[in-house]
Amino acid sequence: MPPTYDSQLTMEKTPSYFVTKGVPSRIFNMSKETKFIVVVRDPVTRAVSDYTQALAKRNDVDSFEAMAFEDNSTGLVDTSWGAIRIGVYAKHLERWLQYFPLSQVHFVSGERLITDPAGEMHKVQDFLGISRSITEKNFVFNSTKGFPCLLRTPGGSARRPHCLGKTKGREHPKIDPKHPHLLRNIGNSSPVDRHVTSGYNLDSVTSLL
Ligand SMILES: Nc1ncnc2c1ncn2[C@@H]1O[C@H](COP(=O)(O)OS(=O)(=O)O)[C@@H](OP(=O)(O)O)[C@H]1O
Repeated sequence: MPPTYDSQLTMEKTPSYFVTKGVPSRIFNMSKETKFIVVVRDPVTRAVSDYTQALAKRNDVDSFEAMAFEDNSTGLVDTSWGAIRIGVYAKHLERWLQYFPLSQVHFVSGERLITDPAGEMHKVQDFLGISRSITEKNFVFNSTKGFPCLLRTPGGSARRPHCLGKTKGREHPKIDPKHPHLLRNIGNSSPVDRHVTSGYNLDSVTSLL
């Protein structure tokens, strides 16, 4: 981590931290005050998204159903498959809560980050205790891509908005509609997961723990 003045915040982004054993204790030993921002998404959609990414890299990938189910007829889900294991958020969160209070963890809804990026960023800035300098003015919706893009200097020079690259926002393969339904069983292991999969009101995750 770079040296930081008292008036500064150092931020670091490593998605795999949230799901990697041993990381909470290492970060705790570095700084007990660290705050965590976790972007979550409907775990079924994120599994399909991971699978889409694998398809883009290799052409010898089994079908989604073959990877996701231990037994396709009963719908028994293979939670050891990385694409699914990562989305069992409560299991990972439990490890973090052995070291850090939930008040140091903020969940961002990946869905709302797309439909209301400024609203989600307001909450992130409040969580970090910094002024709301990122607002509605920082976002423009790119209707071709179907996602918001970031304007670093709103109202400033004619700089183009920054959109995420071509590999983000990929079209997902069609999965048999009955499978996502069955897959939602992966999210039934705890109140947090149930909450995440149904309704997606992460604001009150706290009240469920
Ligand atoms: N603003 C904006 N622009 C483009 N894409 C956006 C945006 N906000 C969120 N998303 C969603 O981000 C998903 C990819 O993010 P990941 O963190 O999974 O990417 S990656 O694993 O590093 O490739 C990607 O998932 P897929 O749709 O499955 O590709 C997008 O749905």
